[in-house]
Amino acid sequence: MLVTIRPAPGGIGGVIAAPPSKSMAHRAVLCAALAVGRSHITHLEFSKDISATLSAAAQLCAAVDTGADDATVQGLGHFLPLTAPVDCCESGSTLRFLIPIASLTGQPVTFTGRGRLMERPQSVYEALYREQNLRFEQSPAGLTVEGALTPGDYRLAGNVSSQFISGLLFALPLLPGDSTLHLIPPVESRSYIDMTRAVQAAFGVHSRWLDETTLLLPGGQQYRPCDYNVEGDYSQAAFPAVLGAVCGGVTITGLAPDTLQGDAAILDILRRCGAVFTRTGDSVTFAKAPLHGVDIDLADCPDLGPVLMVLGLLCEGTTVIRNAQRLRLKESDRIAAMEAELRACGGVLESDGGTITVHGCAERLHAPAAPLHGHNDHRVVMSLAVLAAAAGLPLTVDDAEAIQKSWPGFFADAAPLGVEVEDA
Ligand SMILES: O=C(O)C1=C[C@@H](OP(=O)(O)O)[C@@H](O)[C@H](O)C1
Ligand SMILES: C=C(OP(=O)(O)O)C(=O)O
Repeated sequence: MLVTIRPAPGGIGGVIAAPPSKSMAHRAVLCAALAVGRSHITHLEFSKDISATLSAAAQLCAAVDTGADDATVQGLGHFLPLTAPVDCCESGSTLRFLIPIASLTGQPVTFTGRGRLMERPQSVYEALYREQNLRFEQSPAGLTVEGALTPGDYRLAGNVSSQFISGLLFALPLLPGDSTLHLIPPVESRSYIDMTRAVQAAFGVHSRWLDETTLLLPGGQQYRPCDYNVEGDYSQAAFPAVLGAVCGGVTITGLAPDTLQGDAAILDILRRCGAVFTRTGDSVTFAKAPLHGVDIDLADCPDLGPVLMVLGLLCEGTTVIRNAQRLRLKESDRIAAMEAELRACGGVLESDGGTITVHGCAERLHAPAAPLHGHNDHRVVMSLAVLAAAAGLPLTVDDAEAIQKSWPGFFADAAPLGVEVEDA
């Protein structure tokens, strides 16, 4: 889908609600599916990723009944015989959270995916499965695992993806013995590990840090059903937040002040850049202010990367984004994708491995003659939409349907802010 995005003639300003947290919703659905009994999950958005997790839960071990923005998930207490592969669509979370759960089912489980999913690394699991002599077969067509994981000591890299650690956290406590995860430092996306633990705790499953890199997962635990309300999503709120910091007049609702989401760091980052905003309860309101570049560590908040690259172009001076290497392993190589598209608009930026340097150049930016590419990546498309609206450029972008992966209502929700989107 090719769209042209531009600010409305009346300019930018208005109120937008943060959509439900995708990361928390994945976790709540899986914990509910593993519990025996009925859980009610409220404040859900049926993005492609969350729909993939709900379908997989229904295929594996739960009866799922969806409403307009909620779902009842009835964990059955046993795994169902599988007659078809589990389709994870393009969701890395769905696939990596489910692999260890599949090993509890006592049957071979094949996962399929789309887009770049099957090219994203699974090496951390592959090594663990090989150590335990379990089947782990990956090809571009799919990934099959078979055999039961055993409780015990696991050593795994802490910096490829926290989703491997979350996956083990979901499954290992259901085994009869205790397990220990020894994470090889550096441990990145740590907040996502703690988010998994917090959602599990709401469903009655507990683990604890023994030290900075060691997690103890007591065995013999059971998930208990729970009514769970999903928080607003700071990763998504980052898009209107950057727009608000640049243009002013934007209020974002539904942002819990007391959150485990690492991407809440967007507010601290913007404040350091000079952004002016006030918080009233769950709402944050931005006023227009001059912004300057800062040094940003992305190790714990990788999903902020693309929109922070846009922010850097609109700040005075230089923005340096460090520890961003994992951006290369997402729905696209987000560093290369954003560099290409921002340069096409006159942006000045460079990268060296995991370090991105962005030079403030608001006055040089222009709308290119040819359409920009969305790289089939929701965060690339949404970041380019923020650039169009914040810099006042009519930008034509392809692959706009990629927003369905995480925020299907993004364009409709951004319209009241003065972000105009039309088919090109
Ligand atoms: O656990 C999660 O919900 C996520 C973890 C992060 O991945 P990595 O730990 O692979 O960086 C993040 O990028 C992803 O969008 C969601
Ligand atoms: C990388 C993302 O998700 P996942 O890893 O679950 O595909 C994302 O939402 O940006």
